[in-house]
Amino acid sequence: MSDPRPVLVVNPRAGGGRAGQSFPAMRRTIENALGPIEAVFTERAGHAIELARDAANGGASLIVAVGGDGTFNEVVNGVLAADPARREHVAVGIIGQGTGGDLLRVLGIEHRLDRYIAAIASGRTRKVDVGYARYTKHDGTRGERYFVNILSVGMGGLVDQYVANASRALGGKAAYFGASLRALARSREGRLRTSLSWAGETSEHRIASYMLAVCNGRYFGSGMKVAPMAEIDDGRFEVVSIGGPSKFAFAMTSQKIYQGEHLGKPGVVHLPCDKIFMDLENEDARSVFLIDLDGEPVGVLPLEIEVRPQAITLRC
Ligand SMILES: Nc1ncnc2c1ncn2[C@@H]1O[C@H](COP(=O)(O)OP(=O)(O)OP(=O)(O)O)[C@@H](O)[C@H]1O
Repeated sequence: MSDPRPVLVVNPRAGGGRAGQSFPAMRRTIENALGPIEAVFTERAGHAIELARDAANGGASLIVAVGGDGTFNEVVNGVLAADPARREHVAVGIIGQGTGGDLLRVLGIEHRLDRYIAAIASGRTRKVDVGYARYTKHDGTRGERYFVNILSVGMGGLVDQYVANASRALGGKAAYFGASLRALARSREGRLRTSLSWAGETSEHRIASYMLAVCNGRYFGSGMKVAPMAEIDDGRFEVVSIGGPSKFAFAMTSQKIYQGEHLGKPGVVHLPCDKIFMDLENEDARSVFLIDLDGEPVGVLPLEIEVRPQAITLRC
């Protein structure tokens, strides 16, 4: 039996709506290179999870996310929600059309259509780890979701909320910068109680933090190199927390993240883990200490995360 057609899951709203506008022209280029494809379009947030799950259960062996980091995250969650007998035969590709582009930085993919197509056509695959997170949703019920790149708590989640409301026309860095200033004004220090496992040993840590990131990949926040040592396929997460005596000190240290020069600075904690539980000791921070999961605001603490080594196959 010949290979089924690649399924492209397209988020027309990604990149401030540019993905929807450019897809018809892009489709001709893609089909010239790859042959006939099947394109399905998201109609709402979360829809790419269902579309990717259904495509995987329906026999697709290659599912390509056309959108930003959020769309890619949803496609990965859809594949991991598919029938276990099916999902191991599915590879996930990417055609980046987003605003921030952190996943592209993590995977070292240049933002050019010909490069995306060449990577997909090459047939090269790569297995990467994902994080499995269980948290509290904003409506108080428990939620669960996989992440591929970074889950952060604290300021990152607040920034997400402001970015989601900002004009995406501003573009990546400008949108994040404006959102970061507003988030900084509202943020509070979280006094975190964490239980962290690494290589069979569990340890308890109290960490005072404005932002703590559990990193599979290296970049978040549109180019901030928060975990320069992170490898996406090594079965381990890097926990990086940034605190400080004041918001001003935190903001100064945060500026160093773009170059990855924050590690070793006062108030910065770095620990490896393959599993982590965390909750807040100070209730006054709970409503502003938000979870950012691959760039999406999903909920609040308490939170548990564990690594699922090599759980997804990428075609990139
Ligand atoms: N048809 C749709 N209408 C409205 N929102 C959608 C639709 N399809 C997907 N979404 C949501 O759009 C959000 C943004 O998508 P995505 O992250 O792919 O693009 P982006 O924000 O431009 O890129 P990046 O996250 O890389 O900056 C996601 O939360 C996703 O769930």
